Amino acid sequence: MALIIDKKILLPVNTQLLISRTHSLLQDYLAISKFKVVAMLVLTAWVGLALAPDVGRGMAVQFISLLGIGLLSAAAAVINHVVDSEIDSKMARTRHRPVAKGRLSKTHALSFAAVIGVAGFIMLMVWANTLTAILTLFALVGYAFVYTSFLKRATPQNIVIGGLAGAMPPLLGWVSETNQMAAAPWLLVMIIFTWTPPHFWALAIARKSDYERAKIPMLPVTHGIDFCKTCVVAYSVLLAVVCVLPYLIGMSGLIYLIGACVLNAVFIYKAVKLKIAGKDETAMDLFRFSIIHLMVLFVILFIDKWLPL
Ligand code: HEM
Ligand SMILES: CC(C)=CCC/C(C)=C/CC/C(C)=C/COP(=O)(O)OP(=O)(O)O
Repeated sequence: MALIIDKKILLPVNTQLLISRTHSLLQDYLAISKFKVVAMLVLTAWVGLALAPDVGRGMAVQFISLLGIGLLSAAAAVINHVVDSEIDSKMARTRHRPVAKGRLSKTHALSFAAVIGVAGFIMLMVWANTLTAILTLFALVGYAFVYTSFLKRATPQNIVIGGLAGAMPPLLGWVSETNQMAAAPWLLVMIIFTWTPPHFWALAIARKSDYERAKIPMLPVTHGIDFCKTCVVAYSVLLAVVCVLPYLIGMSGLIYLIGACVLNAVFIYKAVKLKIAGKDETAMDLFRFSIIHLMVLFVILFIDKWLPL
């Protein structure tokens, strides 16, 4: 029975223990699902869906389609935690992860991935269409198996090739509406595809010793930090060019163009600053900004659709 002292509810010790265990278990499951990354993937899928031609599907069905894409992305992230548990336990950034630490067994994690993955796939089959379900499954296999089990350990171009899986959500959102491929959503895929290398290499520069210890051939480890910084600058410039394409083909208007130019100017400035000044903190600053950049860019794409100039 609960006691009330000084307006505070005092629960029995057993109940308090149960609540705190449930809380940390929930946190562990959210962590292995890469909850924040998945939230961003769903945002980009939502914008792809919103920019697609209106086919009169209801909001509930659209919500379930996005949920399906989110659940399959989370399943991919959980499989990544299982496959990478040994690597994760060698790196300072990742060694406290639930599977690497042994707080969650691989069997539990894989069962969780299976449940949410199957649920997501069924949602897409029933409430979106088969094309979206199959494409999302390809993205899951691309990230969880091709990138994680093979590319990551094989080549410094790992994240360039593997980045395609994480770049797919705008196309998935669009196809969930139209049941058809189109050129326009591929431009949004290209934006994320070009954004991924500077996003990740900025972090890899700051965490080079981690990757060295885990013997993962990330670009700063195989080709040195200076070359990697040059690649970051080159990709930032390429990203700025790719970001103009939605305006040039008439998919987006002036609001988008201005927003994209400002965001990319800051991106290039921070990349050049990293190349010249080059402290770990400058690299982490670019990594954190890359996340804000992509989030704001996609929000602006959405605003531009409803407020065309
Ligand atoms: C192969 C492609 C990618 C690689 C290698 C990569 C790598 C990483 C890494 C290593 C982190 C740090 C995680 C941590 O601190 O534990 C991270 C964070 C993040 N990434 Fe990526 N990323 C990729 C693609 C993407 C994509 C496509 C998105 C979204 C569209 C994304 C969104 C984020 C976000 C939002 C965070 C911050 C997460 C947090 O604060 O917990 N990433 N990424
Ligand atoms: C269905 C679908 C759209 C799937 C895509 C799923 C997904 C979660 C993509 C994000 C890519 C990502 C966070 C890579 C980092 O992996 P890492 O192993 O290099 O980083 P880590 O060391 O932090 O685990």
